[in-house]
Amino acid sequence: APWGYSKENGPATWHKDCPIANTGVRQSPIDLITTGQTCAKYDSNLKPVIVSYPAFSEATFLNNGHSVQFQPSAGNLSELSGGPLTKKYKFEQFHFHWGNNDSEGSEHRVNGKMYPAELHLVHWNSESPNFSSFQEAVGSNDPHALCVLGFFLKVGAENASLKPITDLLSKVKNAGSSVSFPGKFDLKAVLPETLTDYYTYDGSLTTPPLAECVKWIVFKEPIEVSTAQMEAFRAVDDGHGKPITGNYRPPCPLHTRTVAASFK
Ligand SMILES: NS(=O)(=O)c1nc2c(F)c(F)c(F)c(F)c2s1
Ligand SMILES: [Zn+2]
Repeated sequence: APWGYSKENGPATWHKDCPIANTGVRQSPIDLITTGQTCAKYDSNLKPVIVSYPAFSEATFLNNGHSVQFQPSAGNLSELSGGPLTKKYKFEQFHFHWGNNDSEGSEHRVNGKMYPAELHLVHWNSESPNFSSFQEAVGSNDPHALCVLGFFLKVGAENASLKPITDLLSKVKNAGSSVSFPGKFDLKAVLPETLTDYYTYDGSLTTPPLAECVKWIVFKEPIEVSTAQMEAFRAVDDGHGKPITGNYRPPCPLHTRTVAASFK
């Protein structure tokens, strides 16, 4: 049976098809601890993250049964650089993880605290000699083939920039359904202006194949969305006639990894 988030096919069962789930030493997500022994360490060399996201004009919005994902057509020129990165990365897709109530849903945690949801912006290293597409990057075994930007969502004011996305959720209620995104979408407007305060560490994809090829950058400042916008995620179906309930993986052991923080 394909993997999912229910008792029968959830994170505790993924090791059966994906042994790295239990044997990997750089798995994601993790609990971002800010005080004590294994806490995130301030690194003054960490620069602001730089994104160049021209408004997308052509994209597909898909419910794949375990998340909803926004994927622009191949021609998109959106790029990422700066922060802890030494190369330029190309934007691939963004998607979300959420819970069935406001006290759970994010994949990363901060001192054990979960946010109601987490937005992932997925990118791949476009300057590597070893691969020239996202799929090749995922399979490359390169420790930084991918870079995923994580943003926590918290409940507050309605997020006008994300409204075009949350308004579309009802159109992809059924698993496997997709719509072509109408008009332009300005992802830059969704993000905080300054991308200076973040945690960064070496990790993995948080869903099978759980490849350990991701440079993670998780921003400190959450993005606000309204209760109605959060509820819209909870009405998306998983393909078995039930809403996707809590499509988040629990935190994984840090092992010998350290987490760097770009802020004090
Ligand atoms: N949640 S995540 O770590 O950002 C993340 N996982 C995956 C994944 F497993 C895939 F197979 C894939 F094609 C992705 F684009 C992502 S993106
Ligand atoms: Zn994700």
